[in-house]
Amino acid sequence: MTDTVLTVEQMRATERAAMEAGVSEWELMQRAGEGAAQWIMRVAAGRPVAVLCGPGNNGGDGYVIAETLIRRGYEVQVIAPLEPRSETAQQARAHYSGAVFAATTMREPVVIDCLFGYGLTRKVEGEFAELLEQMASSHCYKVAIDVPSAVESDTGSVLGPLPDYDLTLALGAWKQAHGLMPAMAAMGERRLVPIGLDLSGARSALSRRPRLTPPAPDAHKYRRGLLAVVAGAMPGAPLLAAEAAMRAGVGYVKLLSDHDHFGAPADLVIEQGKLANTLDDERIAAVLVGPGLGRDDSARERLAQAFSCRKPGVLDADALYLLDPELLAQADPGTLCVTPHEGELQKLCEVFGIGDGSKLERARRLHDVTGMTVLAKGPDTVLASDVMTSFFPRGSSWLSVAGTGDVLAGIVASRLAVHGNPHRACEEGVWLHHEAARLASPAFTASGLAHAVKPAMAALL
Ligand SMILES: NC(=O)C1=CN([C@@H]2O[C@H](COP(=O)(O)OP(=O)(O)OC[C@H]3O[C@@H](n4cnc5c(N)ncnc54)[C@H](OP(=O)(O)O)[C@@H]3O)[C@@H](O)[C@H]2O)[C@@H](O)CC1
Ligand SMILES: [K+]
Repeated sequence: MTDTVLTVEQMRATERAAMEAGVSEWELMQRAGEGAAQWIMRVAAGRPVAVLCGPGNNGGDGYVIAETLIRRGYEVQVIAPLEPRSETAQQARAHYSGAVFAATTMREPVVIDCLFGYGLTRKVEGEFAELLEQMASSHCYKVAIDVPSAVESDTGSVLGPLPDYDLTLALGAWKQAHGLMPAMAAMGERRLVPIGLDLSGARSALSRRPRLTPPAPDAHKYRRGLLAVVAGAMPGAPLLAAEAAMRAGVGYVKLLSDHDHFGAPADLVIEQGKLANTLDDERIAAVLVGPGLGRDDSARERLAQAFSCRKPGVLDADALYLLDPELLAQADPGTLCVTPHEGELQKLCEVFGIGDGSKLERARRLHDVTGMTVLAKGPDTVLASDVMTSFFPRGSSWLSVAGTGDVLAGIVASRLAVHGNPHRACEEGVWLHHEAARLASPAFTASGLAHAVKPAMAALL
């Protein structure tokens, strides 16, 4: 799978398996270095190139890249503060026919960072840090090989100077850092250089832009999905979620609310009255509960009633503060999506006895412990389910405004009502949300975002 994401441990195991199957480390390095050089030649377009080489195999890739460029007639300078330590990198160094400088001022318009890859184990200091600082302050075109050298591959955390790269070339498979902040923000365009590894059986991937489908030829409003949005104490948030849901593919949205929604569109059906009665409708395909629900006893009662109809559901906002093992026991967790931001994720982790860890680790544990599909949203969104773990490209930073979470919940619930698949609904939800933000930017409000879900749908059809 070309979108596969591997941890360092999985990467090393996969490379070992390739070697046991008869492909040498040298051959893998050739494939990686030559593949990366193809991309570099496209962006360098004949201009001189500097390659920064570290002591490990990431540096080894650098020597292969440099030699490939020299053979294509490029003017190349390698800067390597230390001689290679690994055997394969030494072999690459020996095959490199150009000059190597221990330290020099880099004046080339294109600079390739091969100081450290997934073998980074500690803070980047001394001459390595100085080179990265020099690169950061230069106006050159910046390429990171595998990962930016100051980035820890499994966590995306930053252990030294981090230039703003134009291009990051992942080797063999994506690493978790390619989908995690703060690393992801500095990577520029991200591309994969395949090196022939067997990636079957992997359980994590970068999410691929989905292709949505129009309604079936024989569709009618119920077959396209009836979504019930359960409102509560506050009228605004569920209305916003319902407005987004109406534009994300579902055939019918009902807002179950006792408020007077004077500004609501005429095409949104609002039902007042006893929730148990309004939810007692076999045609309901999915339920959204949480935005504007409130956190008191009557909100808890409404959440319990939403569970009692045992339909696929999306829980967001206040529902995530109310949820506990006792309430969840009344639901079918395999059909539920939760869409927590960091604060809500922390609350859920406390209640379900999940200890500390990165956002990714906690999202996975929460899924393992509860069985729910967990969409941990934020600048780096991760999705944990029994299908796999998915990472996403970065969305617009304009999404950092009140109400965008309600819009996301509405979109995910709409998609869930359309097809009933929690993982797919969350993936489609994130892509539609990002696309809507792109179309509505800059400085949109949440209601502007909800309206932009319609052109976002058109873009993903
Ligand atoms: N294996 C394969 O088949 C293939 C692997 N490939 C490539 O290999 C890369 C991984 O290679 P790698 O494991 O050699 O690690 P790498 O990232 O080069 O660094 C390790 C070296 O750096 C050192 N070091 C670490 N941190 C440091 C610090 N802060 N400051 C100073 N030194 C530090 C560390 O020293 P040590 O910790 O041992 O003292 C060691 O010497 C991978 O990202 C990809 O590019 C491709 O060619 C495809 C085939
Ligand atoms: K690197």
